[in-house]
Amino acid sequence: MKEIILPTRVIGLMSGTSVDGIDTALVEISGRDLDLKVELLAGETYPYPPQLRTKILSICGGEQISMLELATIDDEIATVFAQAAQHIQVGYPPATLIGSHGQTVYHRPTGEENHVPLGYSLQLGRGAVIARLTGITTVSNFRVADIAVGGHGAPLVPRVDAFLLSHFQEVRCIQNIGGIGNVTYLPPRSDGWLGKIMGWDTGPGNSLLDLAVSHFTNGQKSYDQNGAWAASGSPYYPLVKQWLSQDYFHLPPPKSTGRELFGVHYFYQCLQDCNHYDLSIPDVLATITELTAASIVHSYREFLPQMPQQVLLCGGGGRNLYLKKRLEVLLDSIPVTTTDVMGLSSAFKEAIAFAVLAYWKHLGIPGNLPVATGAQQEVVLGETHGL
Ligand SMILES: Nc1ncnc2c1ncn2[C@@H]1O[C@H](COP(=O)(O)OP(=O)(O)OP(=O)(O)O)[C@@H](O)[C@H]1O
Ligand SMILES: CC(=O)N[C@H]1[C@@H]2OC[C@@H](O2)[C@@H](O)[C@@H]1O[C@H](C)C(=O)O
Repeated sequence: MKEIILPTRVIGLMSGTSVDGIDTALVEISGRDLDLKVELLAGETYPYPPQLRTKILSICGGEQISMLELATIDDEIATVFAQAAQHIQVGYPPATLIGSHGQTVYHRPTGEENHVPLGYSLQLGRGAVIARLTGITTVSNFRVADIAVGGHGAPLVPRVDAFLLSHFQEVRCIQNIGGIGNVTYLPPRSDGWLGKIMGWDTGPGNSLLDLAVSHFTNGQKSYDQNGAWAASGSPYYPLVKQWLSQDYFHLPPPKSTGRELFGVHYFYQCLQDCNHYDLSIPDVLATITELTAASIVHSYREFLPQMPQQVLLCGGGGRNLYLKKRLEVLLDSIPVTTTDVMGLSSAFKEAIAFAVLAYWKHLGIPGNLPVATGAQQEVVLGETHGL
């Protein structure tokens, strides 16, 4: 029988709902599930060219575009993703596989509230172009197979979290805070633990805060570095309570969301509410930050079978010290740290996850967790584009 040669050096490419740039990870992967091992050789975030970022944010905000513009932007995104893959490899033997998430520009989850039989999720930056430009087999379009079996197509990282971050005794929550926040609840590894994992999108991560900072600085700044600006204000709790009464926060998981809900229109509504109470700019930022922290903790208390013994943060929001402090306070003394302490880069975990999903695709291993996405079954994720 012909020997199957497994790809081990894989590049993961991801741009999330913050649309800040292409998180790129070059990793060495071995094992399959409980023996899965990932070594990060290089990680870099390559910022989008400013005009491309502005265009993507505008499309995410509902701008109508022609088919020609869609095709053009699809391939512009693929081109910068391919460049990211080429740059990350400099000084290393070439990778054998790329897993590219692409750029989400539209996400309509399945669910009775949307009256649609199947969800719809569109990631631009087609894999065929990335494969062609890099000369490396590329797996992309990870969300569609899960959606086809009734899932949300998100979040997809929980299965990777399960094999890289679960513990034999400890209950853990892995909390990603990107543009949108999402959690993976990991019970201790024991009989049936995989089926007891939970995962869902908690709501806004940094998306509203980034919009606020950009608004108050006339576009000069795109985020609140280390949370320093919000830390100089105080949250206005009646507003946080009012915002938390919104339907999304009370929907039971599985559930997913995006900038369609927690995007520019939502931000202007928040701003209007803040103006009604005459809040200062630092107080607006502190109140919006509090919504992120409170929506995360509120969802744990409402939906988890038990509170975690430890929360491990990842994504850019983990670097917002004020947000981290607010999480610690709201979680009563549950320790909040980052996945870095477990040896997994918090900045590149999502990019690493899409490298692992591509590797699993190559091995024919399912990538979704039906408990997290709501799919009817486990499925192998992604479409492979060769040369
Ligand atoms: N030093 C920092 N202080 C505060 N916030 C930061 C810092 N660095 C990054 N961020 C925040 O993190 C965001 C980027 O996070 P990340 O790259 O995880 O998002 P993403 O991958 O686009 O999102 P998603 O997980 O929703 O797909 C920035 O937009 C910013 O708000
Ligand atoms: C449709 C989409 O792109 N969803 C993202 C987004 O960003 C965070 C959250 O919303 C999560 O559900 C998902 O990304 C991660 C990588 C996931 O699928 O696990």
